[in-house]
Amino acid sequence: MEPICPIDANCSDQISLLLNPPSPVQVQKYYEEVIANRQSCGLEVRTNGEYGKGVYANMDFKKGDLVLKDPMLFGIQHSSNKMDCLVCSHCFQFIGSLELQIGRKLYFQNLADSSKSRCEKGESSSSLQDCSDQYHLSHDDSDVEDDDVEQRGSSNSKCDSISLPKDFIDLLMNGGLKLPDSNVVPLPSVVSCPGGCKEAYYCSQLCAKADWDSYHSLLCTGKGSKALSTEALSQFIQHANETNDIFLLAAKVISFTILRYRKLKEAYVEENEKYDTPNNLRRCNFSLLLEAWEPMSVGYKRRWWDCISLPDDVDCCDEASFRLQIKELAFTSLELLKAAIFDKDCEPLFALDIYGHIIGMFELNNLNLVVESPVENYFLYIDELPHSEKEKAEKVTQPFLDALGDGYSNCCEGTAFFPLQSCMNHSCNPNAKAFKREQDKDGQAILIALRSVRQGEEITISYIDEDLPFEERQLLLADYGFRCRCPKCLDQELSS
Ligand SMILES: C[S@@+](CC[C@H](N)C(=O)[O-])C[C@H]1O[C@@H](n2cnc3c(N)ncnc32)[C@H](O)[C@@H]1O
Repeated sequence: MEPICPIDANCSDQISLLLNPPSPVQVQKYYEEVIANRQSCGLEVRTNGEYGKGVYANMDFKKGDLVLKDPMLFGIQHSSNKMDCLVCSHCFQFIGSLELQIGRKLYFQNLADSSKSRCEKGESSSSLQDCSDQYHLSHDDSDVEDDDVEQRGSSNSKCDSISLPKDFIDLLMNGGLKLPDSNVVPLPSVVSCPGGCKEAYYCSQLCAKADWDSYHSLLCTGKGSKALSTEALSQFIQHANETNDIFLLAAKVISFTILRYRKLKEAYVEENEKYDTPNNLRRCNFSLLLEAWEPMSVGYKRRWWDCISLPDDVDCCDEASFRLQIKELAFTSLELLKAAIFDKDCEPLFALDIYGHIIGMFELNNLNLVVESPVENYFLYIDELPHSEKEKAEKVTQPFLDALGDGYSNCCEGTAFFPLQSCMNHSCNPNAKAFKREQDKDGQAILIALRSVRQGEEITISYIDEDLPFEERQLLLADYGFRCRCPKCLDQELSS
């Protein structure tokens, strides 16, 4: 049955205004501000291109030049990746120490292995709660049932790896054991969440504060949380972890907008206290909400359940019921979020239509978030040491490498929405590419020129593997909701 969200009916006019595309002048102004905040950005966003808005070079770039460094607006580390890497919840760089990264991963591997063998023997197992604080486990990790541990840990825990004794792993994590030359990959110390939750950790007080002020104060499950109910919030997080972690990203958008709205309102009230009537204040509430929503209003979006592509294992004749299921899933998630952080002034944000459009915006625009692991660089460094030093170091490091198994260097993986990169149109013969260089240690999007780009030229990227045959490319691009009309496709279409 179609889910019925009363807010969609009660706030229909406000929802239309939130979803109405802003005027080209507003869009232009917004991106001018975004670009002004980036240092030395040789780009501009134009709104009148063949495919709507696009990004253009306003200087020449040579092959290999950095075209854009785009800090994310919203990003998450995938829930399934949290056992592999401990990263800053705001900028996504690896934190702690090399020893903590390795020890933590081995700890989870052992946990998954012992849980698996207990399950095989039909025994029940104990909770992970005791270790949550000490080892920077996330909330979802510390509360999960053994089945979950196995499912999420198993993707990377290697059955061909060799287990190390627990004492060794504890020593690694507690700083009692230093690996040789581990200072070659220095990492920032772990800063805890100011709200006291065990889910978010940071590389600095600066990141902790920025995250708290922008999103996390409403989404924190700790004692200092500003959520209405941390219990409801935990349920929302658990549901997202069990179904689709894109809901966690959508929650960030809603929290970000509410917090921005509250700041705007505070400033407005301070300025207008003397002359404003309650009626005026009510009217202005919605204009402030529209202002707070601006970064989302300019994003290209469609409803999630309308734009999501049909998975291969779903038959075309089941399409309608598949789309309905997706909508129901989103509704369940939204209801949980509403119980956790609802704000009457921002009621339209809790409409299912808005939730669907936020997730649809991610579906059509997001870039994979990938940050390389320092663990790989460390073992490469050891491998390249002169023979005698290498032999000495490997006596200590080899058992850890063996225990880590194939997944020893798993990257931080997630998904993120970037304000400028998301305006870039696709070409099957692109002139730029998202590519992390050795010095790029955090979650920013890095765009590099694939060839010379002249001032005034549009910057294009490929959303897919551009070397695939024409028809395969069109099939993949259909998932993004369009048939490609780039010069390469037009040429190949004519000649076929
Ligand atoms: C990530 S957005 C890019 C920014 C977008 N042009 C805008 O106005 O917001 C992707 C959308 O742009 C359009 N687009 C991008 N590249 C295209 C291409 N090569 N051919 C046709 N449409 C394209 C499609 O509508 C696609 O769904």
